[in-house]
Amino acid sequence: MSAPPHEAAEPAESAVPDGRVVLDTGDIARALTRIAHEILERNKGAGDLVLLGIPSRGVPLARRIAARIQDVEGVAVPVGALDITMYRDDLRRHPARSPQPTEVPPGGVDGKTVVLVDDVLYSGRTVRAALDAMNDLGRPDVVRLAVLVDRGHRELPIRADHVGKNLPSARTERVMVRLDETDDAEGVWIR
Ligand SMILES: O=P(O)(O)OC[C@H]1O[C@H](OP(=O)(O)OP(=O)(O)O)[C@H](O)[C@@H]1O
Ligand SMILES: O=c1cc[nH]c(=O)[nH]1
Repeated sequence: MSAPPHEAAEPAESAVPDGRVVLDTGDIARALTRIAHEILERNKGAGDLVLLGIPSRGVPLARRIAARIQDVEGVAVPVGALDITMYRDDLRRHPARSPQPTEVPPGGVDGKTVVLVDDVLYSGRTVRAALDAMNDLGRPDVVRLAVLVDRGHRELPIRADHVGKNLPSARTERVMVRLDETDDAEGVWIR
């Protein structure tokens, strides 16, 4: 089956990007460990906690954070995935490309503390879409946001509760995250 035109035009995403390295493998590991501890501290433990990853790379990041929480607390925190594609307000600029389907975390989200997890926070439009998408799953008591990189330039009143790295950037720059689970490389680059 041939790829839709927008996919054919995109460069391969899995290769090591050109640009300046801002986080290497060790930096990512340490940032995720810190975020896991912050989440536990803020939630006073792992009770009623749910992690919801935003595809594509938010999902493996959510799984890595859950693994760290399990190491610290001995509790398996439910992890799910939230397909936000059809909730975007800029769908034309972000054409739907093989979205990962929503995976409802075991036990659902009703009455839970949900931590949304994504790799990059930029305009905030992805997170806004995620909040809409989550309405279809249920009504959490609390929703928080964890991101590996906050590069600024918000277009909506959205902020992250847990940030791996605040990365000042120009709008003209691009931040590229690569993870072993989804790519042939691991790190964060800016160009
Ligand atoms: O705050 P925003 O302006 O919405 O930008 C952040 C989003 O952009 C990237 O996703 P992208 O749409 O490139 O898809 P990907 O996760 O599959 O790379 C990134 O993974 C975030 O989800
Ligand atoms: O630079 C950017 C902007 C949005 N999303 C990314 O992954 N990188």
